[in-house]
Formats: sequence, structure tokens, C-alpha cells
Amino acid sequence: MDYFNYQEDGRLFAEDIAIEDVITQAGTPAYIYSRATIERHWNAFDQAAGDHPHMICYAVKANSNLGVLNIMAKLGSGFDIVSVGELLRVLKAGGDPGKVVFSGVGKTELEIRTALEAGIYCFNVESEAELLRINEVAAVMGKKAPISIRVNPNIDAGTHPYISTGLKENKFGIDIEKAPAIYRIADGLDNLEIKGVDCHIGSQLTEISPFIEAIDKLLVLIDELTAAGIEISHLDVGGGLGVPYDKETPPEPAEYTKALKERLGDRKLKLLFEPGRAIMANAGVLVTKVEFLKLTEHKNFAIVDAAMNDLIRPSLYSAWQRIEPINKSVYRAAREYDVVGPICETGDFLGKDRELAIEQGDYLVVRSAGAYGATMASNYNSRCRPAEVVVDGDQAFLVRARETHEDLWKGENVLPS
Ligand SMILES: Cc1ncc(COP(=O)(O)O)c(C=O)c1O
Ligand SMILES: N[C@@H](CCCC[NH3+])C(=O)O
Repeated sequence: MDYFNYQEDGRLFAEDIAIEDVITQAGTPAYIYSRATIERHWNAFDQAAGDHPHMICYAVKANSNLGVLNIMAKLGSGFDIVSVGELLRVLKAGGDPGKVVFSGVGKTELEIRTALEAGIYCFNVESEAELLRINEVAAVMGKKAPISIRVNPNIDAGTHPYISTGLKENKFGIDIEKAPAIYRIADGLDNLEIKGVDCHIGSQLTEISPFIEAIDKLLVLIDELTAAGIEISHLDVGGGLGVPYDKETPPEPAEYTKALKERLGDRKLKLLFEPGRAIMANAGVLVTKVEFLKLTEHKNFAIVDAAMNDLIRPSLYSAWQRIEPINKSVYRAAREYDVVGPICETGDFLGKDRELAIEQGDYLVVRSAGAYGATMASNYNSRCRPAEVVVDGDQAFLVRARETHEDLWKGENVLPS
């Protein structure tokens, strides 16, 4: 559930403010996030875990705006990061480094050192070479690095191939068959401290069964490690819980967590979650203005001021996101449109074949845009990244100003002659 609702007068509100009032200040395109929705989604995980020892490590890649991260920090959230850039953002936003897990297949020495200096909770190690590198960096610093191995359980998550991560052919994690040997190597290295077992099999999962299949495999591994005298104190189940973009019915955090806890039995394992999309997707919308309607014999186009550089999910994954006018009270003729941006690519669309009652100058929202929207935005076609606003009750905060063209060419130079 989210807090973007149409009022009786036909206007769309973000919490207690009309979207049209937010964009009077922020302009378009703009991302608008709802604080109450973010908190509600985060609390759904926290309450589902209940008194079982747990940590919710919000996946920063879903939305790394400092305002958003600060909301998480105030909730007491942990963070799942994949780069030093994300770590610095978490620290800047007031996040606790002691609740940070560091995932990703290509951690550099600098990133490892910075994370050790900050005192993160755990590295999720994705290869043997990385394990050795972390040990070496920790040795130079005279520290013990906390680690867990990201295990690749070879499970089909049943999601888009580009966001499926738990199959043998994916670059992520360490093959589950090889994991015991890698744990033994880790156990023999002086500057590592084994903390847990980790996995993340993919994103936008709409069924519970792949999660359960993965957990069952990991628990077999954990029991084997325990029997071999390698103590595992936490199980990190990754993120991946899907959201309803349209009519999908993914499991709720409560159902998912209940199933997990049942599987754990009496094992004393702290549970770590790394949700990104499930917290942020439906906590945000992208608002855009209809610049022109182009009606042709074959197709109608609504040409809007947002494009694939602002929201790439439809172009990249053929993702479907709901598109609606911000005011449904005014009479307009309904037609079917492709909603397209100004970028010079045929793949630049936000939605195809959408029935919309709109006119030039109207505003639309693309729903479910809070995750993997602004973080995946680019400057293609020399377009400035959009503004971002957090609505909190009847107040709106500009948490990122629209980029200027000067921002865009900062650091570039022309040749002297
Ligand atoms: C290691 C890791 N953890 C967590 C996430 C967050 O995933 P989601 O947004 O699907 O919850 C991802 C992205 O898929 C990831 O790669
Ligand atoms: N960017 C993807 C999700 C990637 C998850 C990252 N591991 C999406 O928008 O669906």
C-alpha cells in the first residue's frame, strides 16, 4: 500500500499534498517520494521479523538519494552497499557503518580499505580472489575483516534474465558446491572473521518458492559448516522481493519472513534482509508534462518531457509501469498512446499502447518509480537529471535540485589549440 491517492475532486495527492502543487515548485520531470510509504514498507519487514534477531539492510542501489537514506537511518536501518560511493552516501546521510553489508563482485583495494576504516558489519564476498584481497588489506591495517560468503545456489528466480543473479551462469557469488572449501580457506586466514552465509538470487521475484529453495540449500551448507567447526552467526537472505507494478501478487514481507523463520527451526541465526525495490518502488512516482500529442494514421504518441535517461526500466527490461494523469476530473478525449520522451532513440518510451484521456500541457505520473528510477538516470542527449522531492504529510522537501547544464559539463575541457 502507498500514500499516492486520488481525491474525490480527481486530483492525485502524495500524502496530504496535491502533485500539481509539488510540481509548481519543483518543475518537471520530477521524482516525488512519500516518506510515510517508505516507513510503512520498512516497518513491514521489521515487524515481520519481530523479536527474531535481525537487521534490515536497505539496498542503497534502489534509491540512494541522501534524503531517502536519511529516512532509513532515522528508522535505524542497516544498508546493503555495492561501492565506496554508496558507503560515503550512507555515512553522509547519518547511517550507522556498523550496520552496513558490502556486496558486489569487483571490490577494489581502496573500497575494502575505506569500508574497514569505517567499521562496516560485514563483507559479502563473491570470489576466492576477493577473499584473499580482503585478508591482505586487513592485514596491512592490522584488522580482522568480518566476512560472509555470497553463495550462488543455482536457482532460477523466475524473473527477467538481466536481474536474475542466482544461476550458475551469472557472475555473482560462489558456486554452492565450492563454498565449503572457500569457508575452510577463510577459516585459515588470520585477518578474516567468518560471520555468515549470504545469497541474493535476483530481483522482482513474485513467487516464494525460489526463495525457499535457496534457503533450504543454504541451511544444508550452514549445518555442514557448523559440523566442521566453522561457526556461522547470521544468514543474509538478500533482497529480491517483488512489488505489484500491475497485477502481480508477490509475497508480503510477513508471509515471506514467516516461511523463513519456520525453515530456520532452532538454529540460532540472526537474519539479514537486503530489500530495495520492496521498500522504494511504490514509494515514488515520476511526474512528467505532455509537451505534444502527435496523432498519426498508425499510432498516437504522447511526447512527454521525461525520457529513458530519467527512467530506463521500460526501455531496458521492457518493464511495465502504470501511467496516469495527475488530474482525472477534466474532460478529455481518450485515445491509445505510446508515451515517449524526446530522446533520439526508438527505444525511448515510458509506456506503450496506453489508454489516456489527455491534452497537450497535462501532467502524467509514472507510478512505482521510487526504485531503480533516479539511481539509473543518465545525462544522455545532454539532459539534466530530474529534481527529487520527498513529501512528508503536508510538507514537501526538495531533496535534489534539478541538475543544471553547468553541472553537466563540470570537469570537461576544450583543447588549448
Ligand atoms: C546483493 C543485492 N542485494 C540486494 C538487492 C536488492 O534487490 P531488490 O531491490 O530486488 O530487493 C540487490 C539487487 O538486486 C542485490 O544485488
Ligand atoms: N535495476 C533493476 C534491478 C536490479 C537489481 C540490482 N541487483 C530494475 O530496475 O528492475
